Amino acid sequence: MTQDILKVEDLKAYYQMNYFGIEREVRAVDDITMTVRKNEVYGIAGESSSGKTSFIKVLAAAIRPPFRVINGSVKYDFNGKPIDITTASEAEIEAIRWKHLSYIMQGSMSVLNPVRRIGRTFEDFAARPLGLSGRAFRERVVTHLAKLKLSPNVLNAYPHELSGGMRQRVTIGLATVCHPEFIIADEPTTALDVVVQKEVLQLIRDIQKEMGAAVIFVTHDMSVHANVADRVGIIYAGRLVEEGPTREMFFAPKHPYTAHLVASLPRIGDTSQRPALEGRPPSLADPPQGCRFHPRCPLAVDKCRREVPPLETIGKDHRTACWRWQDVKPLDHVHRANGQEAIA
Ligand SMILES: Nc1ncnc2c1ncn2[C@@H]1O[C@H](COP(=O)(O)OP(=O)(O)OP(=O)(O)O)[C@@H](O)[C@H]1O
Repeated sequence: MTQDILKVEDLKAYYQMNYFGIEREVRAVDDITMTVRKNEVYGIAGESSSGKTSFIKVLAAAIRPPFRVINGSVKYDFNGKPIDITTASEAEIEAIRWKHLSYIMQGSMSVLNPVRRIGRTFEDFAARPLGLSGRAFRERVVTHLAKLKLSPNVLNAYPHELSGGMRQRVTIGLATVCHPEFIIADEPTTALDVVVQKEVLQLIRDIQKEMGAAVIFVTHDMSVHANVADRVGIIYAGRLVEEGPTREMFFAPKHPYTAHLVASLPRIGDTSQRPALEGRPPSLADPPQGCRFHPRCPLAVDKCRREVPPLETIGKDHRTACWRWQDVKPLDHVHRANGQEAIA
């Protein structure tokens, strides 16, 4: 039986700000319930400002004011040792960081100190969790770097001396050298060219398989999900609106927003007009009543404007939050071609 390594329940996390006495609340994560299984790669998609990074920050225990957890729990099960990171102390979180739970942040330069050689950064991150020093530590790092096709020379380099792809591989190396059970990656391939993107994705996948780790990663790029994820979750305006096995999400989406994301995937050589989605994502300081997608939804009816659709199970491992999921059209030719190309 597959076991859950992460269980998120009723999670709400808001940015609560006070500008000259005026309170402002941005509901970036608004009632998310989901799980990730051992050995699974779970992809999170959604457009800009939908709350993907905010959600990931809670999972990575990287919450800083004005961002706060308002409700719910985020429970990991590391080899039978449970921890709820919404209530854990700093010391408890420090004890799991890198060794059990690691985080590849957006933009590799932000974790690599520009004035420290890569070798030093490895020491800062990994020497203590691994309990190694001197030659033993260096050997462990060099062996790990070889898996990432990086020569030991990178340890003497400063970040600016490496290419973007190498820096990203170094970041993956940092996040995986301690063999964590759970890896969180936020836009791990954005800003890399297409060939390097593929390499980096394959590396994440290989390392995940070799270590038996679970991975949750964020990208707005659906074709990346098609290549890497076992399951995909779609976030819209702070909420999980659909979740399912990757193939099903591409070939039989059951939320109009997912259907739109799949239909708008670019395809090589295709110059046809893509169906545009009217409007913009709502402000998370003042989201619309009912279904948050209703102002842009081609299927919206009165009920959608009034009542929040629950995320209901509609098939094996498939959940959707749409009052009209049964009316989400079977794939038209655009979907099918995109799905096939993306999944191929
Ligand atoms: N430090 C902050 N203070 C206040 N609001 C913030 C902060 N960081 C993010 N937000 C707001 O939270 C909401 C969700 O942002 P978030 O970065 O999580 O979205 P995202 O889906 O990851 O977007 P992107 O793909 O652009 O990174 C947005 O409305 C954003 O303006």
